[in-house]
Amino acid sequence: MVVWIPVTGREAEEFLHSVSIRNGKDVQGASKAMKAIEARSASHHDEEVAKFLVPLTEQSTFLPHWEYCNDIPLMDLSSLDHNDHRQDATAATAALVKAAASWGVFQVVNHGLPTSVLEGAMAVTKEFFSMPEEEKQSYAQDYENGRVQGYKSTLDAFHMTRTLGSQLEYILQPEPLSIKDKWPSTPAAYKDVIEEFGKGVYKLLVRIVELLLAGLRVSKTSKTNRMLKGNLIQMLRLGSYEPCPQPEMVLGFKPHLDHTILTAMVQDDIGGLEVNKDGQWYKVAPIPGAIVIILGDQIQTITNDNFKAVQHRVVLNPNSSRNSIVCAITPSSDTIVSPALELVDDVHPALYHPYSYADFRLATFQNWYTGQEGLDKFRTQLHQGGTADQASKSPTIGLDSPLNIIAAIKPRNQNPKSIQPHQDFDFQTPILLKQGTLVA
Ligand SMILES: O=C(O)CCC(=O)C(=O)O
Ligand SMILES: [Fe+2]
Repeated sequence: MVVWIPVTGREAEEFLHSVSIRNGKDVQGASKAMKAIEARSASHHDEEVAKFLVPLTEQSTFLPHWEYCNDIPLMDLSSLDHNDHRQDATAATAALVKAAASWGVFQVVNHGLPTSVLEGAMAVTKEFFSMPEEEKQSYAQDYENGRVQGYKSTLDAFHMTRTLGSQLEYILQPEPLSIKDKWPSTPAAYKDVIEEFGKGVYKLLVRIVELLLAGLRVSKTSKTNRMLKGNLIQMLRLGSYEPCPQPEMVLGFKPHLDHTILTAMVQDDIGGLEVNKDGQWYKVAPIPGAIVIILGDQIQTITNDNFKAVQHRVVLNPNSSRNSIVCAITPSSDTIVSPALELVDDVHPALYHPYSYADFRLATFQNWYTGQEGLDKFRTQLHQGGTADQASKSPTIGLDSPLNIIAAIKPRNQNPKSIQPHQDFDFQTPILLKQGTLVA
């Protein structure tokens, strides 16, 4: 049985404060707060419990920080002509398919983005997060009104998702969906650098999707490729994670599956990303110049489970802060996602009903909190038996019901309006729960 460590909202606030989200690096204070929380948890009967720390049973899954996994595939894409999509790329395709099918995650080098572009993007990310909190707050998300583009402090992220990382997130493309006033104007180089980075990553992700589909013999002119073409949304999420003296007790990003087609991630040299394979967590090594590619839910549907989305999480470092840049492609809201026809026949029936991406997001927001596979809701009848079993085995993250979260979140607005899914809705952000209202 999973044992949760109960902590009241006030203790959580103190803990956060002591981890110095706002003012420096009070590591000793954080240790003290953790001790207070542990002592309190011994009694286990606080009615206003906010269940958010890593369950005791899962704390043993934390590996020492230096044990990176050498088996996660590292792909050299230098054989690809990054400007010519007509090029036959048989060898690269076969290797990518193998990596995608076996791990659901891989790293790529010689991917067409110059190292200077990756370094430049990381430099402006670090600069942005090192600005005073008030300045970052000028780009804050207006999540009271359901808008989830912009800056989210660690405190806000903690209220929403019980994890410890601040973020700046927004839609990069298509332009009309991007809320441009949430793009920082400092550092001065930010916009140009991120724009170049975003364009390069977009090209790379589209190319990898094409190759992965080609590897499964889905032709370039197939309905699936046509469906994807011109219907993609590109999202950006810059992340900043403070050091945590007891990283086994709280996560930087809880275990989850990305709702995306593919996600690209660049991390600094601190590391912290872990992926789950067959129930075991593995650390993804930071490799200078490499881009981590993570398979999301949508590629799982499109490929009819030939590829699976990979569960991942971010573990905090006891001594160092960490930055990451996450950039992903999803279908647009009205895109109908379904298994590619080429991958369905009598022996391999469609495992998913066609759904619009908007419906997927609406139907799966709760899964973000339970850690269960969101796609289960769209499985065809035929395959639901096996799925229920699978779902019960999925690791959970310590939030057994969204209602608990609602109870735990301090209301920020006493008179909330009824909130409708907004145009930012496509953004793959944890759904905010507020007084019973669910917001994308
Ligand atoms: O910061 C990271 O390394 C990963 C964050 C992540 O998984 C996400 O943004 O979906
Ligand atoms: Fe993710």
